[in-house]
Amino acid sequence: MTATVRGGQVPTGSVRVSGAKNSATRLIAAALLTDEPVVLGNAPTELVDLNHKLRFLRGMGAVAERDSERETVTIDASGMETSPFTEEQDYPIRTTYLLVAGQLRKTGFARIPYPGGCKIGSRGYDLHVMVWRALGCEVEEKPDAIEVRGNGFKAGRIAFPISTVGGTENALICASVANGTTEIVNAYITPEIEDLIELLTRMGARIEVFGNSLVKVEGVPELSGARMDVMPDRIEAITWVVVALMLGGTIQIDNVPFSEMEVPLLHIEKMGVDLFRNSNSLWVHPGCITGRAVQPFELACGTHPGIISDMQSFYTLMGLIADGTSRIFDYRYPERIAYARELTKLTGIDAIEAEPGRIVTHGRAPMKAAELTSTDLRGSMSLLIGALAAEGTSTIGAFQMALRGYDGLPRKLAKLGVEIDIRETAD
Ligand SMILES: CC(=O)N[C@H]1[C@@H](OP(=O)(O)OP(=O)(O)OC[C@H]2O[C@@H](n3ccc(=O)[nH]c3=O)[C@H](O)[C@@H]2O)O[C@H](CO)[C@@H](O)[C@@H]1O
Ligand SMILES: C=C(OP(=O)(O)O)C(=O)O
Repeated sequence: MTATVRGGQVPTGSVRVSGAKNSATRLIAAALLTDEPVVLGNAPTELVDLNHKLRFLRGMGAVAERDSERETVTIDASGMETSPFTEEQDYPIRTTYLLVAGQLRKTGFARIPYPGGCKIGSRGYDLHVMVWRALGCEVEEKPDAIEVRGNGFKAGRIAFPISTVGGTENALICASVANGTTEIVNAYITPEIEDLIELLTRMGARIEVFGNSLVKVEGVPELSGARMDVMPDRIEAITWVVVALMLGGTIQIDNVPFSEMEVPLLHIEKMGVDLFRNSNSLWVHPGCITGRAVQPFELACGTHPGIISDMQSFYTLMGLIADGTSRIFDYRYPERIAYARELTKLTGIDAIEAEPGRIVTHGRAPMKAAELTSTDLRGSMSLLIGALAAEGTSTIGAFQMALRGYDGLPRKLAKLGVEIDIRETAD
């Protein structure tokens, strides 16, 4: 898929942040733990990743319906069989491992494709194998699939050596239906994981969080149906802030999850940007930049409540409009720099230095159109913003990567008066 993007377009109007990709795609997996319907509101129904997962669920015999007008997704796993996955099926999503619990619950056997997702450096899955084994299952790593066998899950103790989003999610989902009480040590509780805990709790799971990293889960054999709204996407919200600042646009951003993104917004404010807000919305316009330009900055991506790695590329863009040299460090995914090298096709090589774990920008270089290739989801979105800021018409290959994580992107851009042409191509 290739996007053709005319630079110099100035977005104006309002945009509503959709339900979070990194919550909704997890909640759908949790919905497989019951034979009653689970209804998610504020669901990002046009999101490519979400639709891949719904396709996977349907392949297993579950009912997975979406209603784009009402922004709902309904899952009914009562008719679910196991195990649909064959090598010919293509599920290019990261969180395949979260589908094990739902399958195992039905027949004691689960077969899932290896986790996919963005190629942003090493992304192991050994901690998931550890979770299944700690809960009494046998795990086999076949050439094209992971197979898990077990007569349900038996409670255990799971101690994570690092902060892991996926591991914590998997442990919570499996432990919710395990026989007995599971202790999860060094759990990593992000806002999206709080969403997952909320849904599981509404389904009848007994989950207790002590401090910010110890979780006890008393397993319940029969969970029930539930209804819940997906939290708004904090990464999307930051993206629109940067779209407005970089392109000189005037945008009202609605449905902003302020309390989940205080630190990322604080960093923007420290750059000399006054953000106007009420309880749900932000207004960003050229007058928000208090001085002659955005001030240069230094920051490190890390764990929540800080700036998470998925937001990194948008701070690189802020560096490109800052008045001087800025530095961004990311040791979680040091290889997440390929997009920054791609951005130099717009800025010239002197404007961005990218080496593993560290990006240095020298701001305010003139930007000229180029032929670009997406390297990862957030990187693809940052290429789009860069191309809109550049003089001339750029193309962005593999643009399907951006659509993986931005619900209704072409529609939202059109509403802001920004036209991009997206065509199917061979990539
Ligand atoms: C803690 C963290 O920053 N997590 C990020 C990670 O989540 P994601 O859930 O993909 O990854 P985890 O949080 O589980 O993993 C964090 C790190 O641990 C390693 N690991 C993970 C699981 C495993 O079984 N073995 C293993 O070695 C990974 O290679 C990675 O370097 O990428 C997502 C997509 O960019 C981000 O939204 C998350 O914020
Ligand atoms: C890298 C991301 O997603 P995934 O883990 O699905 O690849 C992301 O959301 O930026």
